[in-house]
Amino acid sequence: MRNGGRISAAISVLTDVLERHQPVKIAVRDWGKSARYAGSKDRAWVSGLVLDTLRRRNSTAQRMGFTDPRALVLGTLRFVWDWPAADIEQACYDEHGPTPLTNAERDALLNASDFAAPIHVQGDFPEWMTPHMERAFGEDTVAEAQAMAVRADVDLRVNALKTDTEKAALPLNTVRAEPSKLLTNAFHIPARDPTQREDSLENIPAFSKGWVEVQDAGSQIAAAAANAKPGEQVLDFCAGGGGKTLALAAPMGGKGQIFAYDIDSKRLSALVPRLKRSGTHNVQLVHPSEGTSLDPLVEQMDLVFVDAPCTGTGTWRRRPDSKWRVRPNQLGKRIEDQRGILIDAARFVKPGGRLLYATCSFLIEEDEDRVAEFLSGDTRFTEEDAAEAAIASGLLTDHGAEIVRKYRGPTGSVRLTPLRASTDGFFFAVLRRSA
Ligand SMILES: C[S@@+](CC[C@H](N)C(=O)[O-])C[C@H]1O[C@@H](n2cnc3c(N)ncnc32)[C@H](O)[C@@H]1O
Repeated sequence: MRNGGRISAAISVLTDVLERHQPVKIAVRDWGKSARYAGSKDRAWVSGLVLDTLRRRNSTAQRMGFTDPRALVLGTLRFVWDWPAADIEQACYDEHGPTPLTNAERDALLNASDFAAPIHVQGDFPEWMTPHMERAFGEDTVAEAQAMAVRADVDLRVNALKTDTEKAALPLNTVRAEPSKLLTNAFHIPARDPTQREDSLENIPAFSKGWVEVQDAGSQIAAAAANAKPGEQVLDFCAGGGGKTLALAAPMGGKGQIFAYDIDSKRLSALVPRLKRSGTHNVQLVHPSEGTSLDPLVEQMDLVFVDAPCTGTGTWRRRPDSKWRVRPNQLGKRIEDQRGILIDAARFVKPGGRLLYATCSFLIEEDEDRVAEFLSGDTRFTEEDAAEAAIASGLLTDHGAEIVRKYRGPTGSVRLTPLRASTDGFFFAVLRRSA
C-alpha cells in the first residue's frame, strides 16, 4: 500500500476507536478483514500510527486546533513522526489517500512552534485525572505523563526452569535484545518502530522453547519481591493469564505448590499452554466455575500474591486507548474490588506468611490507600520493606537495587514508572502476618 492509503486506513481505524469505542486491536483486525490487499507490514504501520496518535492525543489536538480523527492522525505524522508538512500534503494525492489538506490543516501542520497548555494537554492524559496525577507525582506530573506517552520497550524474562541468561543471549541477538539494566535474568528490547518490518517475538525459537517469556521488568520486579522459595505453598489469587504465576514458579524450581486462582475462569485457560511451554509442573489451576474451591487453603499459604484488578494506568504506553477510556466511576469500582480482594485473599495467609499486593496502576487511591486501609482493618499484618524484599531475591542488578531503593515510599512500598525505571507503572507492597 502507498502511504496515502495507509493514512486513510489509520483515520478510519481511529474513528472506530474513538467514536465506536473499539479497542485498537479489534478495529485494526476489522479493517484488515475488509482490506485484503493490506499485508502485515501495512497493518503494523496503520496500527503503529493509530497507537502513536492515541498516545499524544491531547497535545496533537491542541496543535492542530481540531479534535477529529483526521486532524489527530495528520498531526501525529507531523509532530510525532516528524514528517515534513509537504510529505503529508503529497500523501493526500496518493491513490486511496485522504482528501487534500484544507488551508486550516496546512497552517496547523506548518506551525510547529512550542505551545503553552494546561498539564493534561502537555502530558496527554484525561483532564479529570489531573488531581490524581498530581497526588502521585507532584511537580513531576508532566514529565511522568510524557514518559507514558511514548512507545513501550519490551522485556523478556529468562525462564530458569529451562535455561540461563548466558545461554539465552545468543538466540536473542536476532531481536536486538540487550541484557536488562534492572534484572540479572532478563533482556530488554528497545521500543519497536512500526514502520520497520521486525520478527514477531512470539515466532523466535527461544520463545516457543519456553526459554523466555515476554514480561515487563516492573512486573518481574514485583514478582521478585514475593521471594517465592522451593517448597513453599503459594496462592496466586488474581492469576489471570499467569504472568506472575510463571515468574513465581521459576525460583521454586518445581518444588512446592502454586495454586492459580482467578474469578474469571476463562482467563486461566490462557495459562495452560504457557505452563506447558515453560516446563512448570507444580501449578494447580483453581477454577471457580468448575466447583473447585479455595476453602482447604485457608491459613495454609506461605505466600499469597494479589495482582489486583486496577485501572491499568501503568500500561498506558502499551494500551494508549485505555488511557482515554478510564472514567472516575471505573476508578471507584476498582477501589471497591481491591478492598474486597485484599480482605478475601488475606484469609489464606498462614501465621508468619506474606501477602504481596501489586497493581499496574500508579494511582495512590489504588495503591498506598488500599494498603493503609487494609492494615488499619487487620492488625495481624504489618508492612515490610518491598525494595529490600526484591533485592533479597538476588534477581536485581546493582542498578535495579538502586532504583527500587530510590522509589521506595515512606511505608516501604515501591512505585516504578516509565520515567523512573523504563518499566510500566507498577506498585508493590509486602505485608507480613504475625507468627
Ligand atoms: C491484573 S489482572 C491479573 C494479571 C495476571 N496476574 C498476570 O500476571 O498475567 C487482575 C485479575 O484479577 C481478576 N479478578 C478480578 N476480581 C477478582 C476477584 N474478586 N477474585 C479473584 N480474581 C479477581 C481478573 O479476572 C483479572 O484476571
